[in-house]
Amino acid sequence: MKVTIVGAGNVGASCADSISYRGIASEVVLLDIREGFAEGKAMDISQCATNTGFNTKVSGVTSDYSKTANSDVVVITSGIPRKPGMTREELIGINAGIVKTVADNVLTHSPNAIIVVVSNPMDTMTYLTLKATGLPKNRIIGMGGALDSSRFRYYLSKALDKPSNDVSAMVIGGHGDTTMIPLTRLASYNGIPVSEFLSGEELAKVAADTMVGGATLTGLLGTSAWYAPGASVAYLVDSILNDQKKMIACSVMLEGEYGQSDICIGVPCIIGKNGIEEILDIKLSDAEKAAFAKSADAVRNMNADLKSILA
Ligand SMILES: NC(=O)C1=CN([C@@H]2O[C@H](COP(=O)(O)OP(=O)(O)OC[C@H]3O[C@@H](n4cnc5c(N)ncnc54)[C@H](O)[C@@H]3O)[C@@H](O)[C@H]2O)C=CC1
Ligand SMILES: O=C([O-])CC(=O)C(=O)O
Repeated sequence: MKVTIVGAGNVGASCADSISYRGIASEVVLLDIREGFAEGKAMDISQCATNTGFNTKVSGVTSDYSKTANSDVVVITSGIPRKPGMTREELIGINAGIVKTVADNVLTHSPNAIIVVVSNPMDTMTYLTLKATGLPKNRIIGMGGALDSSRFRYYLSKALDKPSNDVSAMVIGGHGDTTMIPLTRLASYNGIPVSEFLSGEELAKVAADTMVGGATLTGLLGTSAWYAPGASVAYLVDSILNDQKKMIACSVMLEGEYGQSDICIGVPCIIGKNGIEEILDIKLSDAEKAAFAKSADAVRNMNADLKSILA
């Protein structure tokens, strides 16, 4: 199975590293516009093979889409990341043009690929990719919820002082500092509601920390995060290529689910060889419903900025 990753920067290279290291694909191609950069990242990752024991063929190319031909999955990470103090939404002006051009190029050589959109603002870039390519909605998946849910589990595990892997929790809604919805009511520690162990105040802090998880890292690193984003993409790609049918929160086009239409936003999905195989329209509380409607309004406002590029 072949995976192309467009953008060999921090996130793209981390995706390639994670996918190779875990043996998820037989071939990974990194593509970037910076001369020699993807080639260098691919060579560095390939030289891990003997010490970590993987056999994935990793190559890098500068702008040569012919080398990406017949990819099963294409991950779009090209575009600029935010700097401390910025929101993801501020990236739209530059990233929309990049993502649209990349999606067109990718499809010319891999007409059957499933596309995973990572570039920010991710929900709007997912919507753009869907509208610009006209592909069926099961083949365009926005990655954000997998990462936000892993951060939610991290903050819960810290508050509980228990391992993250014993914590189950999900974030839905937009992939933005104010649009994420950590589903605290449904979070559990090995099946026991976390509210058995943590106070309302502690849970509210966990949710607030989760929502600004990306901004916190951007403040610490000077640019946005890459290890957990790369691992989250690999988790998603694994579920596609190995038809695992995992339930993962992804940004997907809604057609009536959660009372929304004509919008890509994070909801629980079953991910398998056909991409988005099912959208789980779970019952939300009144407060969660209100938060979801508010989050969708904000994402829809952002999508309105795509008018000229989609005209
Ligand atoms: N959805 C999510 O959960 C996450 C999204 N992101 C987003 O991912 C994007 C990438 O972030 P980083 O890797 O940290 O940035 P980066 O700056 O390290 O890498 C971006 C790469 O894209 C390349 N690029 C730019 N235009 C291109 C084009 N037209 N074709 C091919 N390559 C092109 C650049 O040369 C650069 O190497 C950002 O928009 C960031 O906000 C980052 C983390 C998580
Ligand atoms: O915070 C950012 O800008 C990058 C991102 O989407 C994340 O790490 O969640």
